[in-house]
Amino acid sequence: MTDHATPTAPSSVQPGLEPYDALVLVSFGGPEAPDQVVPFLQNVTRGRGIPEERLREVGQHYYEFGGRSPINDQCRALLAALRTELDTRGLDLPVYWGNRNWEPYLGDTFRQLVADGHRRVLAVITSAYPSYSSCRQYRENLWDAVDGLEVEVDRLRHYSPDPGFVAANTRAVLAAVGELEDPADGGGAGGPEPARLVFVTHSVPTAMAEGSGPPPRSEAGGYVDWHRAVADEITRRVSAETGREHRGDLVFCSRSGPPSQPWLEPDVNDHLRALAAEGVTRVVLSPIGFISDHMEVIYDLDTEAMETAGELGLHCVRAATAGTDHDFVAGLVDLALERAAVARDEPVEPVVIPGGRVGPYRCVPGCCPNLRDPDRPALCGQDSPARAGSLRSRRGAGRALRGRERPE
Ligand SMILES: CC1=C(CCC(=O)O)c2cc3nc(cc4[nH]c(cc5[nH]c(cc1n2)c(C)c5CCC(=O)O)c(CCC(=O)O)c4C)C(CCC(=O)O)=C3C
Ligand SMILES: [Fe+2]
Repeated sequence: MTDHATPTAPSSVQPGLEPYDALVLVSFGGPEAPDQVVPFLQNVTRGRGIPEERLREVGQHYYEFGGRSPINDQCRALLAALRTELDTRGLDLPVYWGNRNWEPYLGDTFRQLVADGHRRVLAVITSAYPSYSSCRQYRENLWDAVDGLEVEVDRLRHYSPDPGFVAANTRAVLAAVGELEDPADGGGAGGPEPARLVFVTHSVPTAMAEGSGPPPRSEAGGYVDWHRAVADEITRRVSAETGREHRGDLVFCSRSGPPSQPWLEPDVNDHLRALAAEGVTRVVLSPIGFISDHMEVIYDLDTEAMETAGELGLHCVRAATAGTDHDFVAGLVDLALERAAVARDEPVEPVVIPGGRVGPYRCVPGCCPNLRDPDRPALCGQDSPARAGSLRSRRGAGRALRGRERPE
């Protein structure tokens, strides 16, 4: 496919990101005022069987922060950082923003960008790992958002193993270790033991975890495997930097389903109790499952887990999330350039951390399945149905199966 490589594109399109004519940041969304909390929660949980009790509890977390989720402001900050990085590289295509569960809604965003003349868009999803909740569900919402519109959407491959994302998190963990090792805190380089690194991500039902990610995957599934790869690499890098043998654990937060349903464990609070019982005194919490300080981070970690740590007498510091760290943002732009080269059928040399995997440019058939509604259509998959009137259906569906678009 060379039609996009010829210089016939509008002058606003820089060669680097051809064939794309716009980027779109795709996020979860969150309420920004108290009267938005209940409608937001209804959007998130419609048909998902979350107990009433849990919903009231989570609503309370939002009210404690003035009814305002931090996530939208973090998206605005990321949009600004992406703009700066794109400008620095002379890439002047526009960056839009749409959410799954709150304004600006993805559907409105896509109607706008199509009205503005865009036809081929690259999505940056604010979730770094494969699983139904963190990947396919976004792709299903993208499918709905483009309904009736003549626009094609591709996405970045999963970026958790990207050197930029891992560098940002490693730096944050080192800073947190530095705080703990401050002799004023009873630690110091000669302290009793190197700080324990506790990596935290969002729990999901084990049934969801097991089918997540492209094969091959462990019994635990790709969601866990991909987190372990990041946790292990950060642990190695931090140990190399401090000259001490840190141990790193992967734990979970924000469980929500009914108690009868198994979710990934251990819960971060239970794990802190186990560590205290083992005699551990110093802990760094690193929320590698979140790219910015979402409600799960500021409530479930900074409020709840910190309270648990306090009761246990643990010295505990929460490491920063990637946020707008320059390495992270530059890594996203590198991945956008890589994805554009793939779309142009040019060779690419993907880079990932040791132990990490190069995710598929289009999700492989059946990965991260929707267990409730297996046939629900989703965009950006090798098994995405052809869309009536879309550019891709006219060019032929065979494109989705080309060799270089298979995983790895
Ligand atoms: C894997 C994962 C991510 C990480 C990937 C990603 O970033 O997408 C994530 C992110 C987020 N989850 C968020 C909020 C919520 N998630 C809920 C419920 C659920 N999450 C799940 C999984 C995940 N969720 C699951 C399996 C459920 C059960 C219901 C279902 O099967 O779908 C509920 C319902 C109440 C509750 O039960 O907690 C809320 C309010 C917010 C916004 C935070 C803010 O406002 O800052 C964000 C970024
Ligand atoms: Fe969630």
